[in-house]
Amino acid sequence: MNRDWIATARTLSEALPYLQRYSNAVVVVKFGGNAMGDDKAMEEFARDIVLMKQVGMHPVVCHGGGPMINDLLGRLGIESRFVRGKRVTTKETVEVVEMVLSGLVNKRIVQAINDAGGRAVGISGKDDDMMVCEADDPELGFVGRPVEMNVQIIRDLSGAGMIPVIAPVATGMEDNETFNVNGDTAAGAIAGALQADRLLLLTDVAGVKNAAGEVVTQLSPDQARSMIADGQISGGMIPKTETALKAIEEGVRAVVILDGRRPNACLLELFTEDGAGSIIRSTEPRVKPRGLRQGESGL
Ligand SMILES: Nc1ncnc2c1ncn2[C@@H]1O[C@H](COP(=O)(O)OP(=O)(O)O)[C@@H](O)[C@H]1O
Ligand SMILES: CC(=O)N[C@@H](CCC(=O)OP(=O)(O)O)C(=O)O
Repeated sequence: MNRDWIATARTLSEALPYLQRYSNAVVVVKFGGNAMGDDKAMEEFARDIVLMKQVGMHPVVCHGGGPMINDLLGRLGIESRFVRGKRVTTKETVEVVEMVLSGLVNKRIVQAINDAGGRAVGISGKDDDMMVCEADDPELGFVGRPVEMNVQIIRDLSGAGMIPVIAPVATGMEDNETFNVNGDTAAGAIAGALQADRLLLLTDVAGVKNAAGEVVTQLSPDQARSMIADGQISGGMIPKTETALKAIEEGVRAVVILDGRRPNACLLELFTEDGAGSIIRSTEPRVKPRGLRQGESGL
């Protein structure tokens, strides 16, 4: 027998406890623009998501697309400016943000998942008023902070065998404004509202690094907070870590920040003993155990 096949069979066998553990688990995956890479990387990501669905999990994809927005804004002669990792968004910018995220990026991911044999449906926070926002900070303009979540549409799509793919664009509470929501913030709010078992934040670094540049594989919320306070965590990693902390407070079991450019990043995290990246989870004992046992519905 060919050695490769023996290795494949062993890998599948070793994955059994994880497949059982995650049966019915709700896993929100944030696919950052920097993690997207080329068509091959997109294809691999899509295969991971379809495999997760195939083995009985409920993957929900929420994506970013910052570099793609920068690109189109640049071509239109509009400068990109960020404050604490979030884009300063004018009325003019928000139109471009919606075109890029709800159009180009969302449909690219939907198409990749469908090509891999899944049934992806692309929506944004606007659909069914799933995510309603208010202005996050006057300095940022049309950047939204989710204040009301109606995630039944996600449950309905997922329960019917589909894979929701969500663009982080949302409606405002007043005047029907359009808000640009940071992709991490949106994914965290969705994971919190779904009481997800895992939130995976896919980015372009191996995980949260300390001052020496080493990846910290396990972080408590207190450690993460002090790394933001002392500047070890900066830029785009700030909204990511803040999202993780908030999601855990809202009841998400664990949040993992990992390199989405690594082949099979999601599978490595979910189905191997060592996992991947940095895992942040509460040190508090859970009030009510929930979710991961076989036969129990995660939705
Ligand atoms: N402590 C840290 N550990 C890892 N990355 C960090 C840290 N502090 C800042 N960063 C930066 O955060 C970036 C990830 O954020 P961002 O570029 O917004 O990702 P994405 O587009 O995937 O959401 C990394 O590429 C890195 O430059
Ligand atoms: C408010 C805010 O910053 N919104 C982000 C939305 C896209 C995003 O989050 O993209 P990445 O995940 O690829 O960084 C932006 O305009 O770039």
